[in-house]
Amino acid sequence: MGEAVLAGSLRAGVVPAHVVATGRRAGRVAEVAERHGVRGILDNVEAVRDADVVVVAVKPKDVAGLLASVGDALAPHAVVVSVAAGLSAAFFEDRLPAGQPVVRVMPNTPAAIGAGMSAVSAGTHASAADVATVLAILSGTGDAVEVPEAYQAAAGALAGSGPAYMFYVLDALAEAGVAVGLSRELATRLAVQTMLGSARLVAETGEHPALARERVTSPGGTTVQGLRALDAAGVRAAFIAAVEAARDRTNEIAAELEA
Ligand SMILES: NC(=O)C1=CN([C@@H]2O[C@H](COP(=O)(O)OP(=O)(O)OC[C@H]3O[C@@H](n4cnc5c(N)ncnc54)[C@H](O)[C@@H]3O)[C@@H](O)[C@H]2O)C=CC1
Ligand SMILES: O=C(O)[C@@H]1CCC=N1
Repeated sequence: MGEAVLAGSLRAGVVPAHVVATGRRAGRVAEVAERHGVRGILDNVEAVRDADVVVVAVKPKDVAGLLASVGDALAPHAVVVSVAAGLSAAFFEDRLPAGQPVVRVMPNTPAAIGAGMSAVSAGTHASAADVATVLAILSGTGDAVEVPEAYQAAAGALAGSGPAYMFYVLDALAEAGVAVGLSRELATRLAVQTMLGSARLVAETGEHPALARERVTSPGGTTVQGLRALDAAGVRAAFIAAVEAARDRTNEIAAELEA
C-alpha cells in the first residue's frame, strides 16, 4: 500500500528527489527506489528527519514500535499520515510528541494505477491546511474524500477491502462464463470490461445503481431471471454481512492494539 501511495504522490506532482522510501529489506527498498526514482534507505530515523509529510504504511501491529523509534526525530510541523486499518489518530497522537499533526487515511489498492478511493480524517492537531496537503498528495492516487473519523471503519470495510470483493465477483463471473461454455480468457475479458463499464456508467451519469439496473432488466427478459437467482442466493445480504464483518474486524484490531 505504501508503494501505491508513493506512486500516486509522484503522479500528483511530488518531486521524486524530495521523497525518501524506507522498508525492512534492502532488496525491496532498492527495487522501489529504482522503480520510482526516489531515495531508498533502511533507516527510518534518517528518513523522517526534515520531512514535511511522513506516510506510515506498515501493518497495524508494527505501528507502535515504529512510532517509538522515529517520534523524537520528527519536525514539529511534520504531518504523520497513517494508512493502518483500525488505528485511530489518537493511537498515533498518544505515541508521538505533543501536538504532532496526524491525518488518518484509508486508501485502496487501485491507488497504484491512479484509480483508488481514499477516506481521509484529520486528527486532533491536523489543520485544514494539513488535510489539504494530504488530499493534494492523494489526488494522484484517484479519488479522495474527507470523512469524520467515526466513519473510518465503515469506509475501510467498503472501499479499503472493497477491491477484494470486486476481484471475488470478477473471478466468480469468469467462472460462471466458463460454466456456460466460454473460454476462461473470453469470460474474464467480458467480466472485467462489464464491471469497468458499469462502474463508469454510474459514475459518469450519476444515476442511482438501482435505476441503472432496471434499465438492463427487460420485462419477461433474461436479466430478471439472473437477478432472481442472485436474490435467491442471498447475494445482497452477503455483501451487507461482508462489510459488517470487515467493519467489526477493523474495530477489533483497534481494540487489540490500543488495549
Ligand atoms: N493492502 C491493502 O489493500 C490496504 C492496506 N492498508 C493498510 O496498509 C498497511 C500496509 O498494508 P500492506 O501494504 O497490505 O502490507 P505489506 O506487508 O505488504 O507492507 C508493509 C511493509 O512495511 C514494511 N515494514 C514493516 N515494518 C517496517 C519498519 N519498521 N520500517 C520500515 N518498513 C517496515 C514491510 O517490510 C512491508 O514491506 C496496513 O496498515 C494496512 O492496514 C490500508 C488500506 C488497504
Ligand atoms: O485487510 C486489511 O486488513 C487491509 C485493510 C483494508 C484492506 N486491506
